[in-house]
Amino acid sequence: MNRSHELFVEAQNHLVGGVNSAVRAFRAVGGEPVFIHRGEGAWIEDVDGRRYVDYVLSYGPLAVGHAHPEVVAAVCDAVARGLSFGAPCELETHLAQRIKALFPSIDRLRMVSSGTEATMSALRLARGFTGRERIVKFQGCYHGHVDSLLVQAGSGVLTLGIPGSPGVPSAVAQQTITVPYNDLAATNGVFDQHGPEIAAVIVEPVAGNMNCVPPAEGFLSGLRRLCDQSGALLIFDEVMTGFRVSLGGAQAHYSVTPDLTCLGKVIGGGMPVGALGGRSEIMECLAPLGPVYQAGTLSGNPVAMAAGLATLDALTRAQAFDSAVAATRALVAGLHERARCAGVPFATSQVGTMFGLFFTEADAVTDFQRVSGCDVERFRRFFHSLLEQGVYLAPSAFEAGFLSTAHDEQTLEHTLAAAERAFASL
Ligand SMILES: Cc1ncc(COP(=O)(O)O)c(C=O)c1O
Ligand SMILES: N[C@H](C=O)CCC(=O)O
Repeated sequence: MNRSHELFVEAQNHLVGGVNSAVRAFRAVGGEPVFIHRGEGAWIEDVDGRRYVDYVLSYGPLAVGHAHPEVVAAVCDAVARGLSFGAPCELETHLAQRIKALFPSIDRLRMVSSGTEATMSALRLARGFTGRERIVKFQGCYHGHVDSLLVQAGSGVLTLGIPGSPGVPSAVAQQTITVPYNDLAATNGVFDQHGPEIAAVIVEPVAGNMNCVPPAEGFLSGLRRLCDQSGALLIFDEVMTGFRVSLGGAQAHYSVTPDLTCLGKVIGGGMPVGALGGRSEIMECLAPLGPVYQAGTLSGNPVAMAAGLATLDALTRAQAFDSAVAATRALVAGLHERARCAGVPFATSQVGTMFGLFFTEADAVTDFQRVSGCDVERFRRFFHSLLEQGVYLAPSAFEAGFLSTAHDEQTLEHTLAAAERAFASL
């Protein structure tokens, strides 16, 4: 018996499955979730006092690590002045200015309270702007639990093997056309058939919800071209990739400009935030300037804005982001080397501060089909071995991993030593 177990037993009496987000439940790896008591820098500590190097970072938001002193101070300062006003506050404009400086494709933003709200509102806006209804999405991409985007989705939908989208009206699901990720020819075919009906293509420009799968050369620019030719909007869901693939997101890294960008995670520094942004002519279709309705009681929440601003301040300070990228590269190279020495078939991916680990014979994994073919059982054993040794990965073979500016040499050494033992035991 340990405290995590006791808490999980009790939680299951009150919360569905004992959790408030499906991926946390350890269903795919077996065993029970550890309950986290506190975090500091790159480390988290569970309720039984065990410490772990954290590569989940709340699924991405904590780009400068847990409880960064400047973020904590900014949040405390904001809290002391009131938690929410339902009226404009100056910090909303500051965060918008900060985001715009790094994302030149964005003229105007709307803050919301989650990534799901951002993608949901972006779709409504795209439909309102174009007067069209159909949406193109890619297999294995996850854009939050928006009805029309749960079709062939990644993340928990993939982890738990949920087949389609129970609860989503078929009329809604039919408006979504899914295409294999990185398959430009198939996307072309969809546009040949349905071009004039397509309101938007939404894509994770680096797929981070079916493990971590970078875009193939020419894929994103090909999507841009197809959207331009047909009048559809290109939506980059940068909820995960924003401030991770590069400080200007995937759009800066791959030099492809979307019409709309969805953000979340890092811009809230661990508080519930999302945003959508894009060119003025599109964004100004939103209420109160235009007819497409969008609203939120807690949108632009001052505490969340303060956390986001302090996070971006710390992340954009000289060398901070570049060092975190270098650490991510070193981690992935180190893992690769240890797998090779242990004779374990293994591939990796890395873009910015995101990474993926694949138990596969293939050299690289480029789409949903290949991700689905990876050895999930081996991942399960690797995951538990690392957990026992104080390294926390996402409890699923279909989630990306993340580093922060707080991951230093010591955390990497600890991780690689644990990984060496884990590979040897597989
Ligand atoms: C790419 C992407 N889009 C959207 C979302 C939805 O964000 P949230 O969980 O904040 O609703 C997520 C994560 O869940 C995500 O990874
Ligand atoms: N993969 C998801 C988002 O990125 C994980 C977060 C969640 O759904 O709890």
